[in-house]
Amino acid sequence: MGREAAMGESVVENGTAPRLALPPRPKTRLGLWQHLKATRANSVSTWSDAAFEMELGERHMLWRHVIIANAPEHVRHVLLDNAENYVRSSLSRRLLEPGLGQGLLTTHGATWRRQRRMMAPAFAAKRIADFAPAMVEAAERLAWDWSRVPPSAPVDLAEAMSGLTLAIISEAMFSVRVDPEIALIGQAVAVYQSAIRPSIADLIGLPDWLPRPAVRRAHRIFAESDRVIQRLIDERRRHGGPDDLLAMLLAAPDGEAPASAKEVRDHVATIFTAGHETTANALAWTFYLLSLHPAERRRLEDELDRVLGERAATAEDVPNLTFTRMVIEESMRLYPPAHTMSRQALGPDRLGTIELRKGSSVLIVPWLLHRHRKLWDRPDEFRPDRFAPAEVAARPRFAYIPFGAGPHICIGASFAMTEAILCLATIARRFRLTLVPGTTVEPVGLITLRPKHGLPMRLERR
Ligand code: HEM
Repeated sequence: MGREAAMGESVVENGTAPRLALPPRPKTRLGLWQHLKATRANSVSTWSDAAFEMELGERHMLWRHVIIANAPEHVRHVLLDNAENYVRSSLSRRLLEPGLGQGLLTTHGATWRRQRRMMAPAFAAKRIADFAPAMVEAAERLAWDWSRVPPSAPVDLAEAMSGLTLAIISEAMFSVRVDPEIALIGQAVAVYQSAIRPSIADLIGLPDWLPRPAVRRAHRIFAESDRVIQRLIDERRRHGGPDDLLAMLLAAPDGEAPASAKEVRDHVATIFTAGHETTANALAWTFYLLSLHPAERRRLEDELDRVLGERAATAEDVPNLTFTRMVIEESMRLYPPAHTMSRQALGPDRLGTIELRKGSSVLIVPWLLHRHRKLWDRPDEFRPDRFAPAEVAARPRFAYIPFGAGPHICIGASFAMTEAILCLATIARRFRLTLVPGTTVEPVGLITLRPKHGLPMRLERR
């Protein structure tokens, strides 16, 4: 089936908006086999032009009934108003459970509610300021390393952002700098994320009792990192320690038994997985967009000069870095790190004209919704001003959902926004980053949306 050439190369054309990197787009509807293959390789490459205008889509994939909810009212219905009728799909459970076990991303019902209650205080907006110094220090350390890179030598920004957010989540979790042992946890999570492509069996929904090589593979990937986590748990139980995320996971909520070592391990793996590559990708895409939009980059630098001057950022600066926040929000509109969410109906329901039955799947795809032709003016252009308060208030709330919505809304949303704002501010205050000319950039949707070939960038000191 014919596919258009990728608009991979980003071109700055004088006077017109630069063309931004897009994945290949099918010109005609893909057959089942082609669709499954394309989903495995890059799930955002399966959507045709028509998908960016539809409100509801429906597919029958052998025995699977799949609905695409692509209008704010349908998204609201599934994620919020009738959320009790939906659980995360068995596909995402099949992908995540072998490595992450029983954590917030894989459980539902009473177990999920208990876990969410236990973790909510640690991620509450008022606690996030406690993590801010570690966020800024990690970004300052990276800037210091970069100050010794010769201007002619490009850095891989995607890799650098991944290292940065790993350092931050490690410090928030264990109150230690990344050492070679802690790095093993990050490596395991990264390897797992690249390794867990859905198999064709996963995509067509074969029964769970069929043998799954993914389970054995996951155990191998996490073997060493699990030993490190176990040692950190044992040490902390014996000697106590600071009030970090690990302390929160080990503390028993009132009247409840403390979590077992296996439960704590699953939560650690879940938080590292959910909270590391997502923010790294948000930052990497943000620098990519700024590199193509010098005027917006100048506005950002002006704000940083005005609010911070020569000093390092702190948590108190975050509310004043309004344009910095708008830049990140617009970047997550165009390149949402969590590009697709899936749900499975527990019982019958109706979306518009479509009847859902027990077991029907619903896809909610920020990649489509955030570029929807009827919701956004010039949807493929980078315009941070869309996130000025008046414009936000004029839009349906469920048109923009980088952190999801409803009961499963990202528990780390405040953490991630604070982290992204402080890291962007710290780096952009010191460096101007430019994409190496001629670079082909292609978004690839696996678990998160990342630049397929990395992002080579040149650094210029400000
Ligand atoms: C820019 C960064 C991030 C983005 C775009 C993002 C996005 C999301 C989205 C869309 C969901 C909802 C998934 C669904 O409904 O199926 C989610 C859930 C979750 N996120 Fe994030 N996330 C980010 C950062 C973080 C961070 C920093 C953490 C932790 C430190 C985190 C932890 C979680 C957890 C544990 C869940 C599951 C919540 C639940 O089901 O109760 N995320 N995230």
